[in-house]
Amino acid sequence: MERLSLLCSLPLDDLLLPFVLSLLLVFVAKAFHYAHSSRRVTTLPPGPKPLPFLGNLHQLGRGPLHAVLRDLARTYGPVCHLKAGLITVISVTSSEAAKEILRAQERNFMERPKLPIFEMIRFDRGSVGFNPYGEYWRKVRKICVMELLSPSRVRGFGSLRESEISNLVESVKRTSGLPFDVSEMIFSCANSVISKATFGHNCKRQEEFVSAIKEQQSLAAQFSLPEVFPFVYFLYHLDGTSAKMSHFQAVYNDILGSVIAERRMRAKSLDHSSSCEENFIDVLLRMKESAKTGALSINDNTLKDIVMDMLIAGSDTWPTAVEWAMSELLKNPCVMKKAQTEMRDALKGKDTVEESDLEEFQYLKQIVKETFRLHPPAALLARVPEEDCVVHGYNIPKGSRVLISTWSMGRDPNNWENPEKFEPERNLDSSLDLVGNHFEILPFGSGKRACPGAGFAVASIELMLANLVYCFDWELADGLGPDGLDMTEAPGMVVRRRNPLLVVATPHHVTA
Ligand code: HEM
Repeated sequence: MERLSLLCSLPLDDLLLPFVLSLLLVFVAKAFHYAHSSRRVTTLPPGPKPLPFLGNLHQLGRGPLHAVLRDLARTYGPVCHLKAGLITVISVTSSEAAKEILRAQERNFMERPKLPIFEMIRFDRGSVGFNPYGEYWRKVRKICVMELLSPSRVRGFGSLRESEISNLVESVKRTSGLPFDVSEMIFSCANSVISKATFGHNCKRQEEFVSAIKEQQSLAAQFSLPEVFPFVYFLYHLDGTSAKMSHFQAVYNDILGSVIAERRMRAKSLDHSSSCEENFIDVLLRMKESAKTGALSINDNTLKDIVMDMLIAGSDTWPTAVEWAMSELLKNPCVMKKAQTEMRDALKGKDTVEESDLEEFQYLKQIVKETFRLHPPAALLARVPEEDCVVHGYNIPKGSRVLISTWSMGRDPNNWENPEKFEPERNLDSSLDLVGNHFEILPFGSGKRACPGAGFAVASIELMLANLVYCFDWELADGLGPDGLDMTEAPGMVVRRRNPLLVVATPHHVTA
């Protein structure tokens, strides 16, 4: 009794530390148990074929996860069983197994894993990317596919792309033959395109918004214990993650709130006959007002969630592809030369490449495809089976995290000759498309949950790459030869170069 009253008289701060320490102790003991029992314990029921269990992810070597998984597959086969903390991870690296999951058993694999960092910035019920498969997801997805990212909307953004990319060309010209970081310029231009497609041209706080997204993305890319040990979720509160996320959400809320109010006022004062100048927020507001949302009631918070999806999914992904394409062209000067000849012969007298020119440039399109084969920005697709099932002869438990490696499929010698070689010519007579019909190359995923932004992305990549290649002659900075270019990848949800691409650009003088 005496001890109890003593305890009650202690200030709360004095109790907090021992409490947290004892929780941490429990956690460390559990983690230790998992790390050391991993090679003995497999939680999977015995399947038609024994599924190789390879231990805990953290024990499996260094480097980006997709590369580690591909190396394991070389020894243990295309479907492997691992653990990440408490989570059962199934790694899938062959096109056949991916096809079975994404096509034959698609309905069972429609879920994505829940990522706490993204849950924390939700305004309402969330949007497309991380929502569970169901009625709500179907309705929001329909809005994305039919309205925001439809082929006609993507074409409507053509003049925005042309004007932002012509600013990029001017910025490169201003480097006046001095070395510079082209990665930074590519990403900054891409951020401008996606923010203007979302907010319109007049958002004064666009840069603040983009930098909050960047910071949030880099936090999301870091390993966090609660993601794999959900019982230590409280660590997010202790290490400041929750506070940071609340801060980001407040920034997004403030900026989106004022843009929505401004666009609402503007829409009232305009007639709606022309929709080609509409940005994503305008489209959603118009649908909301005219109740055209397919029985989905959109409030301002739903609208913010949808817009956040566009900004997050559309800001890092496509410039990453341009960055890798430029790296491969600098590493393969003959390919660069051939692409320049194709464009310069056709466009004699023009200063820049316009969208309407792109159809002619078949070699450029093959370069883009080859870049997606070797460097899919989303190297791993993550899906969660709702029911126990058998894939490729192996039992896969419901609720596990299935990682499908698009990166491995693009480099699989069973699918490609000389897979590590950048060779756009291999695609000239090939019927493989990029939108999920062929499992040898799968940059945008496949099926009902495939990327709805593929059209927007490819149009943007082709135009940016065409202008960079057409308007300049390129060399690596510091006199580095093509063989000296470091192609190391950084870890992360979107796989970028580890180091920025440093170059020298000489403007190509157009002869009419
Ligand atoms: C090169 C650029 C891009 C790549 C490589 C890419 C790749 C992907 C991949 C692999 C997925 C998951 C597919 C699956 O699980 O089968 C995805 C989903 C998604 N992407 Fe993209 N994406 C790109 C650009 C964009 C853009 C520009 C937008 C929008 C402006 C966008 C919006 C989305 C959305 C909303 C989803 C979630 C779809 C759902 O869960 O139903 N993406 N993307």
